[in-house]
Amino acid sequence: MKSPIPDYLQSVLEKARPIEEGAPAGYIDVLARADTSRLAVALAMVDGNIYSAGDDELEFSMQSISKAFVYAIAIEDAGLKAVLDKIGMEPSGDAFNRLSLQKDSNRPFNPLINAGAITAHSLVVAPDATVEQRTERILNALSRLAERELHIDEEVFEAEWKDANRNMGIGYMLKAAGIITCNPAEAVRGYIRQCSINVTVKDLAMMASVLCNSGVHPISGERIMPAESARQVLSVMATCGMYDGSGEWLATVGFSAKSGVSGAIMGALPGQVGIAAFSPKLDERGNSLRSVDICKQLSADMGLHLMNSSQVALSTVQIKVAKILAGVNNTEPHHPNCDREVMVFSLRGAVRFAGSERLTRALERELTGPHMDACAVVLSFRETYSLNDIARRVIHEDIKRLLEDSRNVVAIDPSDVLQWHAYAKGDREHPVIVETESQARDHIGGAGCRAVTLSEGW
Ligand SMILES: NC(=O)CC[C@H](N)C(=O)O
Repeated sequence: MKSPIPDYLQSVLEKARPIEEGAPAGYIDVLARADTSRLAVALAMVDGNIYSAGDDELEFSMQSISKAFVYAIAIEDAGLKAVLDKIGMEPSGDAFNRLSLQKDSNRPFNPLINAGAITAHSLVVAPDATVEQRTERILNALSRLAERELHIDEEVFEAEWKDANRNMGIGYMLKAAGIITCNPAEAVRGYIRQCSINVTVKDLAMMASVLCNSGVHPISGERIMPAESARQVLSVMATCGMYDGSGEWLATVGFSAKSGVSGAIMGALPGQVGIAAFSPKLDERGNSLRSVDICKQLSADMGLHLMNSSQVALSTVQIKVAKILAGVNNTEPHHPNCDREVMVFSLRGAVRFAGSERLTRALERELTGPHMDACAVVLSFRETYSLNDIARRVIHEDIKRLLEDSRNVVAIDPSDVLQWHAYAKGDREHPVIVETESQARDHIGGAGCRAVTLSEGW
């Protein structure tokens, strides 16, 4: 079978192609001369699979998209606290190249406008590092993300550097405010070099997928940045990544994104997919019109809005009531009066707080109400893909309370998602942990017993 996804991406491009408004960035002459017919899109899944369409081999400079990753590098090199002391996390509501600082703290509003990005750049390696050291550090880190050696487009760099008055103005403002301590012209030169690193849409989608995969590279399996840094970057991208269009972007498109004046947009939907789109013509805010349209289409067609409520929590708990037929094994006759009721609670999927709360509520409801006299409580984690920390804590507490109530608790946990013994070492009481349903039945009813379910099969 041929996957429909590349065909779908091609149709997305064809819908965006007729958009002819806007103009390429005028203030960097190489970008001003860009071929405006160019158009590309790529998706990188968090398991490393990449789809792309259009001019997917075309290289362009990252421009402001580099800011997102250099922020992560600054956090690694200087520490989150030092970075937050110098750079805020609030949307500025202003153009990206505005000479602006927050009133109370004198910090740039966020790391994704130029003032914050130049500051983040100055924190890479060490405050006294040279432009060359910082550039090398950034190129190496970005190359690891892209899984290939990236290069600076010297022509783009020269074009921006020869007329960098506004960014120089920002650099001197930062120096005067005590935010950067190095030579402002050097910080700006390094920042412009970082903006001139060339990538393709496939590179960008893959780089975004690392952020979506909480900092672990989907292909190499290497941890590129701590999960906290990936979350920090995605958060500021969500609130500040599209400059003064960020609020509308989050409400309409709904995934974290960062745009650059070369015409690219990098998007990221945590846990799912990294996205990149490219076409050079920009709106007045500096966002590519066709790339915006591509992201809007992808979000609407594929349900990529971060704020879409997932239905997962609703279907996580399944409750079954089973009867253990007492005395039924190969030899003994059945004694109906001795049949015992067992409550089986199965938990499905990747369970987080909401799923564990549903289990807790179901346990409380069933065991204080209609099935109060159940002789055993079976918790089945056979179809549980994972428990996050909070879900595990809640369920451990549920089990402790069931044991305190003198309940017979059996957990079917073949892949050890509960990690009972790792977490409950000091406890006096433990549930019986088994791997299969028949082991659970044998434990409750005696070897060879049978169970009939009053609800669905067990
Ligand atoms: N929005 C952008 O992509 C801006 C990056 C560009 N290098 C600048 O500083 O002006």
